[in-house]
Amino acid sequence: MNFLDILIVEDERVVALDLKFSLVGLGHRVVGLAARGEDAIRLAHQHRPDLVLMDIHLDGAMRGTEAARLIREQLGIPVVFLTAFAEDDTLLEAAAAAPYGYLLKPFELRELQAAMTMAFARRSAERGVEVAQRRLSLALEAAELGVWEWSDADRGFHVDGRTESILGGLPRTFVEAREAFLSRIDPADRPAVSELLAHGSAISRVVAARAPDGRPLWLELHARHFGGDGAGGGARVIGVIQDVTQRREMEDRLRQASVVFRTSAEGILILDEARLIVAANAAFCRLSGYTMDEVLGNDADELLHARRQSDQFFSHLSESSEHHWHGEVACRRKDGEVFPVWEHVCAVHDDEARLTHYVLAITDISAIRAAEAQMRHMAYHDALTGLGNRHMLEERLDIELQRARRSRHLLALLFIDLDGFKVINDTLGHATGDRLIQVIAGRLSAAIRRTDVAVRLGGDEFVVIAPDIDRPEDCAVLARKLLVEIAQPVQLGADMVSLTASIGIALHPDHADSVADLIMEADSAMYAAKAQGRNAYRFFSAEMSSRARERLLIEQGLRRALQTDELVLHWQPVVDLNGGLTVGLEVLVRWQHPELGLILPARFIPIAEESGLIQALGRWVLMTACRQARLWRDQGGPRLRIAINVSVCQFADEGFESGVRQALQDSGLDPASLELEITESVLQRPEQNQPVLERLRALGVNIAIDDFGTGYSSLALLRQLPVDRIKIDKSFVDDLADDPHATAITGAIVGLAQTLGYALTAEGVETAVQRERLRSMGCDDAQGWLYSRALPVDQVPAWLAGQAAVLVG
Ligand SMILES: Nc1nc2c(ncn2[C@@H]2O[C@@H]3COP(=O)(O)O[C@H]4[C@@H](O)[C@H](n5cnc6c(=O)[nH]c(N)nc65)O[C@@H]4COP(=O)(O)O[C@H]3[C@H]2O)c(=O)[nH]1
Repeated sequence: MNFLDILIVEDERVVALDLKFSLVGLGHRVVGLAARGEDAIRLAHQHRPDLVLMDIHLDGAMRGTEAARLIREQLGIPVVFLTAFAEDDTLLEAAAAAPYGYLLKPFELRELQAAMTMAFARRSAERGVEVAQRRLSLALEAAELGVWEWSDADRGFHVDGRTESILGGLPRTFVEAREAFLSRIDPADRPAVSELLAHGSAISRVVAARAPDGRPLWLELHARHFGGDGAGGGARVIGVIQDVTQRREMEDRLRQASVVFRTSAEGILILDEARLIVAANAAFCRLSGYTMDEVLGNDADELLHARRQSDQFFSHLSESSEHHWHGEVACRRKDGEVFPVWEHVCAVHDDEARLTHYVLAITDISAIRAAEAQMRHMAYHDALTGLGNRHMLEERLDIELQRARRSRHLLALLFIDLDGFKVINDTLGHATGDRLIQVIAGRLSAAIRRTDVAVRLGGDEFVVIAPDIDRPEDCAVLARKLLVEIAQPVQLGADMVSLTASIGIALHPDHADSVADLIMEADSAMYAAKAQGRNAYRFFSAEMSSRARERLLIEQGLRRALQTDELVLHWQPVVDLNGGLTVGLEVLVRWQHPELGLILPARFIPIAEESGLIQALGRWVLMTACRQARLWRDQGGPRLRIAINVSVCQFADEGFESGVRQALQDSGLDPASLELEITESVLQRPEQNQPVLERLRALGVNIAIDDFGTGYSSLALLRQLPVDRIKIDKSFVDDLADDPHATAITGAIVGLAQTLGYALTAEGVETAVQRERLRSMGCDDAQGWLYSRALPVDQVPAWLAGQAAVLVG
C-alpha cells in the first residue's frame, strides 16, 4: 500500500476534518483542506498531491466538477468525487470531468481506501502510457517524421507528428476521399500508393506531391497494410511520412554537380585539408596525362605545378575572407611538358567553419597563349617573309637608339631597295615576285648578325638595323656583303633571275638622332645609290636630303599637275630614211612647272610609276595625243603615225585596253595612225600580255618595241607576239660610227627585223654618218636631233609645212 499526499476539497469543515483524521490514521498525508473550487486549484498547484478527494457542492460559485476538470487538465492529478448525490444530472456532470472514482456518502473508510488505491494505480498506469507517447512524439519530432493512418472503417486519414509542410493547416485527423488524397500525389507515383490502399502491398519510396499551396514536394513514404482485427476494426494502412523536399533538392544539386565534375572540360581536383588529392575528374587526367590511380593520394602541388606555388595561394586563402584564389600558373604534364594554366583554388568549410577540403580547377590556356603569341608575331612580322615589319622597325629602332645613346657605339640603319624588282613582278607575275622576295629575305637574315634586325617595309624595300658598329667602314663591309648575297642568281621555276639592290646607310649619331630621321635619311641615301647606277651602297650626306625633298615635291606636284594642265606634249618627228619625209611623230610628255620650268620625263616618270600616278598620266597622254593628232588631220595635215610611250606598269593595268579604245573613240583618230611603244619587259609575260596585244592589234593599232636590244627578249618570244615595229635603242646608234661591235649588233637587229617582217626605226640619230650607216643597212625610219628635237605642239604644223615645202621644192 502506498501512502499518498491527499488534498481534501469539502465545504463542510467538520466533514473535512473527520476525513482528514481518518486518512492520517491510514498513514496518508493530507496536504490541504479547501472549501472552494478556486482554493482547491491553488492548493493543488502548490502541493502537487497524488490525489484529490472532491465534493461536488462547494462554497462559492465554482462547482467541484469544474475544479476537478481544471486540476486534471492543468496538473494531471487524479480526482475522486465524494458526494451525497447520485442523480443522473450530477453523475453526467461528474463524468465530464473524467474522474478516477465516485463514492456516495456515507461510505466506509475501507471503501474510500479501495477507491483511492484504484485511482492511484490507474493514474500510475496512465502516466506510463503518457511517457511512452511523449517519447514517441519527441522521436517523431526529432526525426521530422509524420505518422499517417488510413482506415477502411471511416475511410479517413489520420496524421500525427510533423505534417504541416505536407498538409498545411489540415487538422490532425481528417476525412478525405481516397481520390482526393491520391490527387495530392504526382500522377507517376499514384498507382503505387493506390495499390497500397486497395490491396495492402507495402510501400517504401519517395514520391512527388504537391503541398496545399501548390508547392512541389518530395515525400518519403514507408507504410504497410494491416488487415482487419476481426472484431469490427477494419483494415488499416499505417506508416510514416517525411517531407524530403530539401534533401531531394540537395541530392539533385549534388547529382548536377557530379555531372559537372565528371564532364567538365576543366580539370578538377578535390584536396583534403592536408592538400592531398581525394578526387579528380576525367578532364584532369586528360590534361595532366596521369591515370586516376597515379593522381589519388598525391600532393597536388608536387604532382602538378612546374614551380612550387602552393604557398602563394594557400596562404592567400587562409588570409582572405573570400576563400578562393585564381591566377595563371605553369603546370607540368606527366611527360614533362610545361603548359600555362588558369587555376582556381577554393577552400571548403563545414557548418562549424572548419576547413575540410580544397577544390582546385585548372583550364589549359596554351591555345589562348599560342593565339596571343601568334597575334603578337603577326603584329610585328611581315607575313610573306617572316621578317619584322614597320611596327617592329620603329619599336626596335627606338630601343636600339636609346641603347646607342648610352654606349659609345654607332647604330647603322641600312635601307635596301631591289633594283628593277617592279619590272620582274610585272613581267613574271606576283607569285614569282613573292617567291623572289622570300629568297632575298632569307639571304638577308642569314647574312646579318644575331643582334641585327632585318625588316621588310613592304614591296621590295628592306631595312637592317645594325647596332654596336665600331666604325662606318664595318657598315660598308656589311652593305657589300648584302649586295653580293642579293646578286646571286635565283632559280624561279624555269627562269633564272638576277637582281641587284641599292643600299642607303644612315648612322647614329653622325646623321640622325631619331627613329623618323634615321629612316628618312637612309631612304635618301638609298635613292642616291640608285641614281649612282644601282647595285651600290651610299652613306647619307646632307645634300641627299635635298634630293629626297625634291622627290617628295615631284610626287606631290605631279598630282596637282594632272589637275591643272601643267603637263604638255612635245612631238619628235620620225623621218623616212630613204625619202626624208616625216612619217610619224613620237609623243613625249613634259611638265611645265610654274617654278622649276620645263621638267623632262626622266625626272618624273619613274616617280609616277612608283607612286601609281602613271595610270592617270598615261590616260591623259593618250587622250591628249589622239585628239591633237585628229585635229591636225582635220586641218588638212598629212597622215602620220603617232607613237605613244606605254610604261610596263600602264600595260599591267586592267583599264589600259579600255583606255585606248576610249581615246580612239573620243578623238575619232584612225586606229592605224596610232602606234603604242612598249618595252621588252612587256614581252616577258606572254600569257598575260599576248591576248591584250592581239586585241589592240585587232583594233588596228600598231605595236612597236622601244629601246630594242637593251632588254632580254628572246627570239622565240618575239616571233610569237603581234609586233609591227622595232625601235633600235640610241645606245647602239651612238656607237655606229666607230664601234664595229655596235655596228654588228645593229646589223643583226636589222636582219632580224627584215626576216620577221618588222618595220624598223632608229632612235637618237644625231649625225649624218649614223644616218647613212642605218640607211645602208636597210633601216626604214629614224628620229633624232639630226632631224629635229621634240617640238612643242604649236611648232609641229610649221615643221610639217616645211617638210612638204622641201619635198615640193
Ligand atoms: N640625246 C638625244 N636624245 C634624243 C634624241 N632624239 C630623241 N631623244 C630623246 O630620247 C628619248 C626617246 O624616248 P624614249 O626612248 O621613249 O624614252 C622616253 C620614254 O621612255 C619616257 N617617256 C616620255 N614620254 C612619255 C610618256 O608620255 N609616257 C611614258 N610612259 N613614258 C614617256 O621618257 C623617256 C625620256 O623621254 P625624253 O626625255 O623626252 O627623251 C626622249 C627624246 O627627247 C637624240 O638625237 N639625242
